[in-house]
Amino acid sequence: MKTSSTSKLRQAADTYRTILDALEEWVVVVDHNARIFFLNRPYARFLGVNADDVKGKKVTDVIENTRMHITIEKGVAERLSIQKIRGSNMIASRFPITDQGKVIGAVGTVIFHDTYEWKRINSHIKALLAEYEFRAQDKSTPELPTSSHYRLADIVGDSKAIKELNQTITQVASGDVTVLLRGESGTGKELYAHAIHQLSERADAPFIKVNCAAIPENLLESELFGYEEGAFTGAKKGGKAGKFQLAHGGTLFLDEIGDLPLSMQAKLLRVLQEREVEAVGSTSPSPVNIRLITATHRPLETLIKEGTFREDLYYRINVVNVSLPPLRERQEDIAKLAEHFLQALSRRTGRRAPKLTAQAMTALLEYHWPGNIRELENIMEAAFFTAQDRKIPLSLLPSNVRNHAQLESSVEQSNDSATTSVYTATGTLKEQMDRAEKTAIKQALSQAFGNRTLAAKQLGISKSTLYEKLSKHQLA
Ligand SMILES: Nc1ncnc2c1ncn2[C@@H]1O[C@H](COP(=O)(O)OP(=O)(O)OP(=O)(O)O)[C@@H](O)[C@H]1O
Repeated sequence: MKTSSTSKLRQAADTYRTILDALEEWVVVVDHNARIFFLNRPYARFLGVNADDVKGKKVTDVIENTRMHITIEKGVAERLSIQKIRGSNMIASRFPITDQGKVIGAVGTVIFHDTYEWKRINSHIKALLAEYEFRAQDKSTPELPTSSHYRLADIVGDSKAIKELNQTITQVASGDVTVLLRGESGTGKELYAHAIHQLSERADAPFIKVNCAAIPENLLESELFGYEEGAFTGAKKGGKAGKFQLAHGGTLFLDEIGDLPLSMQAKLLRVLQEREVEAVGSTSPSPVNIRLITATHRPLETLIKEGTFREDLYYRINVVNVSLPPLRERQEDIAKLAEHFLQALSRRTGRRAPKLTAQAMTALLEYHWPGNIRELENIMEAAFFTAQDRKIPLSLLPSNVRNHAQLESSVEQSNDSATTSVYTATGTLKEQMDRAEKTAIKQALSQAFGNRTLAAKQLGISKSTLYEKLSKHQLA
């Protein structure tokens, strides 16, 4: 029996070797004794072994932290579990291979080579889904006006910057003033566009979003202004309403306005001036009543100088300018946002939310967040699904966040050692004390997950003293 099961596996492995070697996924096949039968070349390369040499070796001697022998023993599949190999957290799955009800071997795959890659692919899949939905919506007829899902209450954060921002948008929401939202990618511009709509008198009317950067240039005009039946080859019977018509009575949100091609800028300007749109192929314009909100992460003033953005359009859209601060400038919101995303995932999946360790939280606080809140959201999502024992340790964070934290802490340590070893001309007693105070405050905050009341208690100072020190050390 053993010999025949062995030869079956050998035959299968030989036949599929070429195919399996071409995969990006890493594959290992073991026999019923948990000895390696097949290892694909990408996996062998990563392990630093020769695929042929390890044949017949115990899998536990070749692959660190493997559980293939347990899969054989129990005959139970394990999907998407974390396996630490050569210092990285991989995402691995293991399946028993059975023949007439008997386990004759097992196949293991490593599909993501670290948790960061998982996050990246997850974002990629989300982007593909968004594109698919865009195309599907384009085909569906009639098109349904979308509505706004967010309200001011969905905006997390109580930093001074966020409080001021919330006050501003509450003031500008009522009335039909045109708003230009500016800020780096992922700072929440779309969220705020929804909130402004929700707070306005148009809250019950449609909220229509157009991502100017996502629509191919040749489709933009018909997407924005619609088309008449027979306007061009492939035009739908009965024509199609544009986003302007769909937003009639409500709010039109033009995201990534800085990416609008010049030809469309001229047409948009005309619509905003005339307050009427003309569908492609139509000869009679129809009036539109919309509130316009636009957003961009691009420096419009530079684009004007370069001649890629029209100055007259700029003045038309820039009536009220709201700037969203990058996440690194409102560090005190990080803990709250991280917790918010973990709790949201917990509600969505029915799983209990894992907790960030103090070290992981410190890394989040010290990271510079080029992708802002969206980056934090993605990292929390990856950590949520890969956490074990309901904990998110530093090792589960992507290497860029970890490395940054390590770099910061080594800078800090070298500063600290400078203060404790020799007295230097630059290190007066006051400077040394200041540095020590700043480190103590940062540590207390990270241990208290950003909760200032707790941090103040731990430091034995009043909350108002903590606030003074936060602003003195520019930690607020
Ligand atoms: N203050 C906040 N509270 C809770 N979630 C937030 C907050 N700000 C942003 N988010 C979330 O972060 C993600 C990114 O926000 P959003 O899409 O609004 O950013 P953006 O500035 O429009 O990005 P882009 O310029 O790339 O389009 C979204 O999932 C959003 O819900």
